[in-house]
Amino acid sequence: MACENNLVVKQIIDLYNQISNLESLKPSKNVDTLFGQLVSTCLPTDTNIDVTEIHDEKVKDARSHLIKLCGEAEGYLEQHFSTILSSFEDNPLNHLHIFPYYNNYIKLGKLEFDLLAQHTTHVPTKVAFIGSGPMPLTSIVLAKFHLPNTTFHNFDIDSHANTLASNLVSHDSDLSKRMIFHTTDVLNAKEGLDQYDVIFLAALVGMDKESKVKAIEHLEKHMAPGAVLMLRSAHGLRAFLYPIVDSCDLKGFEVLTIYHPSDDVVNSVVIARKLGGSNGARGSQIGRCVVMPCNCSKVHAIMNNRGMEKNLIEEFSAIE
Ligand SMILES: C[S@@+](CC[C@H](N)C(=O)[O-])C[C@H]1O[C@@H](n2cnc3c(N)ncnc32)[C@H](O)[C@@H]1O
Repeated sequence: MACENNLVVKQIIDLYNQISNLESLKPSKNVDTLFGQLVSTCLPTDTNIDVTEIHDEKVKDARSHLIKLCGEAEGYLEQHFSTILSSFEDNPLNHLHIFPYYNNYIKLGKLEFDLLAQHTTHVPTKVAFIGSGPMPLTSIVLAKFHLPNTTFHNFDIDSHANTLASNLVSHDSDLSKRMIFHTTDVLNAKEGLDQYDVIFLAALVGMDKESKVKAIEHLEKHMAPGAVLMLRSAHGLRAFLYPIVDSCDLKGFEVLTIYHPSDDVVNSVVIARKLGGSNGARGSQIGRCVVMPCNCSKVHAIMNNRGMEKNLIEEFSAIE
C-alpha cells in the first residue's frame, strides 16, 4: 500500500492541518497537546514508512512545512523555559528537569557520547555546537555528565537565544567558564572552525535538504581534517518531524555510523569524520562521500538495554 494511504500518515497529516491553522506556536495547552500527539504518532519504529517513497505532492509539501513548524515551536518552547529557569534564585541548572524533553536530551547526550567514544581515541578538548538555542541542552548534558574538561563553543544565529542561554549557565561556577556563545549564521562562521575536535550540527540548522547540505559543505570546507562531525537525522515516521541526513550528503567525510534509536530519543545520530586526517580516512577521496550507503553497510540489529526493542545501527565499511 502506498505510504500516503497509510492510516498513520493520514493521522499525521490531520495533525499537521490542525497545527498549521494555529494562530501561534508559542507554548499553550492546545499547542502542547497537538505537538504531544504529533510526537507520539511519529515515535513508533515498527512501521515500514519511508518518506522518500512518498510521491503525493501534497503529503511531501505538508511534511516539509511541518518540519519548519516543529522547528519554530521548538524554538519558542526553549525560549519559554529558558526564561522561566533564569528567573530562579539559585542555579537554573538545578531545575532543568522542568523542561518537558530534558530526559530525551539526557538519553541523546549519552548516545552521542557513546558513539563519539567508539570512534575517537582521545577526549575532545574543544567542541562546537551549531544551533545551540536558548536551551543549549546538548552542550550542557555533555559538559555536566560526560566531558568535564571540555570547552563548548555554542553558535546560534539568534542573539536573543544566546542571551538567554548564557544567562542560564552564568550562575554555574563550572559551566560559566566552559560554555562560550557566538552569534552568527553557520554559513558566516569561517575562521576558527578548524580548531574543534568535534562539531555538532543541530537538527534544526538546515530544515530542508538543500540548506542542510549547504551547511555541511560549509563545515567540510572549514573543519580540520580528521575532525568529527555529529549530525541529527530522522528515520521512518520521525522524518515528518526532522530532516533526513543521508550519508551521501556528506561529501568529503567518512561516514562512521548512522544510529536509529527505537525508544523516545526522536533523532537519529550520524557521526562522520572529515577526510584527510592522520587516522586513516583517505584524503584521496576528498570531494566524494567515502562510503555509499547502499551495498556496503552492514546493518546490525542490536538489543538495547530494555531487551526486546531493537535499535538499528548502520556500520559502514569503506569501499575498497
Ligand atoms: C532550538 S535549538 C535546538 C538545539 C537544542 N537546544 C540542543 O541543545 O540540541 C536550534 C537553534 O538553531 C538555530 N539556528 C537555525 N539556523 C541556524 C543557522 N543557519 N546558523 C546558526 N544557528 C541556527 C536557531 O536559532 C535555534 O535557536
